[in-house]
Amino acid sequence: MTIKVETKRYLNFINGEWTPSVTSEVERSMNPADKNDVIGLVQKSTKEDLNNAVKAAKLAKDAWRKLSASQRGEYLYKAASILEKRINDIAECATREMGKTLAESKGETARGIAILKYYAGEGMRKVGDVIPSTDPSALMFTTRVPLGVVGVITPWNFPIAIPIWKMAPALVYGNTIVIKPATETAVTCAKIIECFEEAGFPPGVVNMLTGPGSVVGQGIADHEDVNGITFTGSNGVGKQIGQSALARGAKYQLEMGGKNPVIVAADADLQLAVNAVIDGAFRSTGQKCTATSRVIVLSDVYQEFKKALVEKTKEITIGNGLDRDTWMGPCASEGQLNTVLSYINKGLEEGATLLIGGKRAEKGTLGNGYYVEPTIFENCSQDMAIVQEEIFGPVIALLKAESVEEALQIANNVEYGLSASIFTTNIQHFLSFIQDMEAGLIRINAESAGVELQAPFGGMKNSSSHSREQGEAAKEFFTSIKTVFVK
Ligand SMILES: NC(=O)C1=CN([C@@H]2O[C@H](COP(=O)(O)OP(=O)(O)OC[C@H]3O[C@@H](n4cnc5c(N)ncnc54)[C@H](O)[C@@H]3O)[C@@H](O)[C@H]2O)C=CC1
Ligand SMILES: O=C(O)CCC(=O)C(=O)O
Repeated sequence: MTIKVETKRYLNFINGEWTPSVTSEVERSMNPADKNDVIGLVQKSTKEDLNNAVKAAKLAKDAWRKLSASQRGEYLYKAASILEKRINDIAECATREMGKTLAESKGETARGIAILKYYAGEGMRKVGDVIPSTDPSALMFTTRVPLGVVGVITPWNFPIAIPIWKMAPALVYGNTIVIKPATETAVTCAKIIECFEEAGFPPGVVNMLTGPGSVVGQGIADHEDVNGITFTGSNGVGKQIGQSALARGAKYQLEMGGKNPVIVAADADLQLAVNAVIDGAFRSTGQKCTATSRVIVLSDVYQEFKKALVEKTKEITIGNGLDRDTWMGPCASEGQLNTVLSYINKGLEEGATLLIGGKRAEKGTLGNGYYVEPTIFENCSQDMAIVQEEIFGPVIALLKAESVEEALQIANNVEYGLSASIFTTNIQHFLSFIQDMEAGLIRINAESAGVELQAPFGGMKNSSSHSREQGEAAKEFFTSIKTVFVK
């Protein structure tokens, strides 16, 4: 007898109800570690579904805005405590949907809980300033108001933290939201929204719908009743969203790519630098916008550093993120694997020397998934695609410099400016790095990835729309300032 196991269908969440798409069409969310594993069926929504979600958010916005911020914060505290109870289920789902290790997914869920609590507390903090007026009998101060309906468009690489770090501040500052997660991790998002549902948010305050980016995502960017859009993802899509928002006068915030450098100075603690480069470049299979992708090493220590880096890379165990011994999981999708392999080929064609890795990993059950070996190139020149373009995979380009000044010039010679690290024990080197490095996150003797929820996060140059997320910086995007003059 064969037992048929039905794949669970996940619905959209609109106006407080789990709702199928008007077309009833669904898409599959697949496990990149095992292409036979379907995690769930998610709605392939249309513009009509989006209109319903935006309508609900618009209807809910005035009542939500009129609550006190601390009352709104209470809902976030409740969502945090429900998420805390479901941490294992949600972390496991994230690992099955996008491949990162279970330890990383649990860490990310714990971070989501902390973000919810942080913004819940924000409901009790100040929103404005008293500014002296030139008129002695007047009182002048600033206050803040929400934008209204905020569209949230999120990627698959941090399927828990990114939706939460956008939704939590949007909500506590008084906006209602419509979120469209990446289809690759739509089930994880639905499980997060279940926590919000159980926390009792009024209908229409939180809405989620899944579907193609070109339909639902672009629809959010174009919708006249969406007052603000917050996006994380690729540069091409981000710029298109920015242009659509600008054309109709909506506020927007874009977090996009990185090509993050690590400089290893001659006076660095080399073991510390090797460990940080391994973590920064290969954790989450290199699929972080803050991942290390260029390592610029001073020539005096180049050979020693390279040897230690390659030796340490050999220790990496590749496998299913749910297995305890796995250090690095698969790429998040077949498309992502193909992108990484095509960049590796470009590196070879352009004349870089492959030191380790470079192939799809297919031994045994790995053949069922989208695994790639951790890869390091040397003899890279600055104009190569692997040195200039975001790969979003476990690939390092090693470059050599004769001085810290030259290393800085190389580090800045890309279109991106998200995150950058230097390993040095020399105070002058790190002071000039802080001054001269064109990046939104400057890290000294620490890996390039690693974001703290209470601090501003965002990039320079083509990495962002020059706005910042997280910490108090979120207030700048999710509210508008009103200057009040009273006489
Ligand atoms: N900065 C980051 O954290 C991320 C960067 N990326 C980069 O993007 C590359 C491609 O990954 P994708 O998942 O395809 O990223 P993407 O930028 O296509 O997707 C991100 C989000 O935008 C939505 N989207 C797609 N097309 C849209 C459109 N025309 N209008 C509005 N929304 C749209 C997607 O459905 C998803 O929710 C990666 O290789 C990586 O280089 C991807 C994910 C995150
Ligand atoms: O490094 C992190 O924790 C966040 C990185 C990020 O936002 C991203 O990769 O999209």
